[in-house]
Amino acid sequence: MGRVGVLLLNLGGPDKLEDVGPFLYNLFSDPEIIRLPFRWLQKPLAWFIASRRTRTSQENYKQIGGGSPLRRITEAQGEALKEQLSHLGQEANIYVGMRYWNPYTEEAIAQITQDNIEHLVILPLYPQFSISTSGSSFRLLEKLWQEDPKLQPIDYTVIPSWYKEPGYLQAMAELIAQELEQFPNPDEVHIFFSAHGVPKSYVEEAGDPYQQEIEECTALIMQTLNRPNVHTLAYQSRVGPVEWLQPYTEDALKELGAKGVKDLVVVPISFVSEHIETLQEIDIEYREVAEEAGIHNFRRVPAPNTHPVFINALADLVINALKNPSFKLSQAAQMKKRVKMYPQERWEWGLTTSAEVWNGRIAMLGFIALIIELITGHGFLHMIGLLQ
Ligand SMILES: C=CC1=C(C)c2cc3[nH]c(cc4nc(cc5[nH]c(cc1n2)c(C)c5CCC(=O)O)C(CCC(=O)O)=C4C)c(C)c3C=C
Ligand SMILES: [Fe+2]
Ligand SMILES: [Fe+2]
Repeated sequence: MGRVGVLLLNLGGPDKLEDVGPFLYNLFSDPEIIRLPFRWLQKPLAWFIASRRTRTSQENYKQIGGGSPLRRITEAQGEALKEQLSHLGQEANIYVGMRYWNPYTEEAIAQITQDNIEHLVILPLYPQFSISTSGSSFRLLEKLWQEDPKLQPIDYTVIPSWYKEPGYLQAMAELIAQELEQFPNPDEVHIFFSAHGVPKSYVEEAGDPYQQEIEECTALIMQTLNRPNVHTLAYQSRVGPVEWLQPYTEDALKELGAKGVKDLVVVPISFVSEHIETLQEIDIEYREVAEEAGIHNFRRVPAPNTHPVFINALADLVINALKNPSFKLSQAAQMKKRVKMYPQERWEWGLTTSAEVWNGRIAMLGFIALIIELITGHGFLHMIGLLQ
């Protein structure tokens, strides 16, 4: 086999406080993150939302040392993976491609062509697929592949999601068991799975398999753990005015507190590194909510990071993918037709004269009204000089 490369995909996070604004702008410029009926609205709205959110977001990053640890942890995972692959007799170069910050996916791809990689495994560091995460990265790669003839000869394979991988489930079960042992009565502890949320319309309209994969993953981890504990699944980190997957973490914690739960351990499951939503949102914000609700013993399970059992699982995934290449980018971006269509494509339906035309128009009017309210309510038109 010729030169082998592994491309690890991740979201990226601001390294320092000055990066927060431009990072948020990149994130909200992604049509996979904010769905708009008109393309031309994307950049102005991204700028608007990013500038409104920067201050709050900076305050949160300040509480975790002034930046995201994501780059450092992802690079450490890459080094550990390289070493484990080498142990298994597979030499490989590892590349990190972030979606919204350094090192960008485009840079990783440039390096991959420079290194003359012949076989490439594309491995997102999200166990479950979502249009907003892995899907967005696959879309970007698909575009790079279409544009760059130098990428054509690379024999690549994509791993769309891998939440069933036994080594990953084992690592999660070990991390949970370790945390349970810190309580006086480990069997009495409530296990609280907190997944990153997505807008409900992603699942119900665009066919995002994310919720189903999260639910299945939770059940598989509980099975692997094989303990009598009661568990709950809820969704965190909602942003913006639309409805997201429910129950929301905050509400679920309050409800459990009211029911008299005193001992609770939170398990973050949509991400495999520590980041702002574990270190700040769970450890600081949700801890406060829980304590106020009477949950006195509140602990959190660490993210897998470079846990050896987890790294072995990643190595197994890579080796299997090299043996049985399965997915191409176009398939992975659509998740083999399980994702029926992308949200923007849904919006385009509203512009045709199909049977859904009125639904589409009414939805669009509502959306435009919302945008106008947002904009005028906060002086956007003043800012761009259209109004005095
Ligand atoms: C599987 C994980 C994630 C999903 C699904 C996801 C969807 C999603 N996120 C936003 C908006 C924001 N996300 C932000 C940060 C962020 N998101 C994830 C993971 C998922 N997002 C991670 C790991 C991070 C943090 C990176 C880090 O710096 O450590 C942010 C910025 C932070 C903030 O201001 O709160 C925003 C905003 C949407 C809208 C969305 C689904 C549509
Ligand atoms: Fe996010
Ligand atoms: Fe988030």
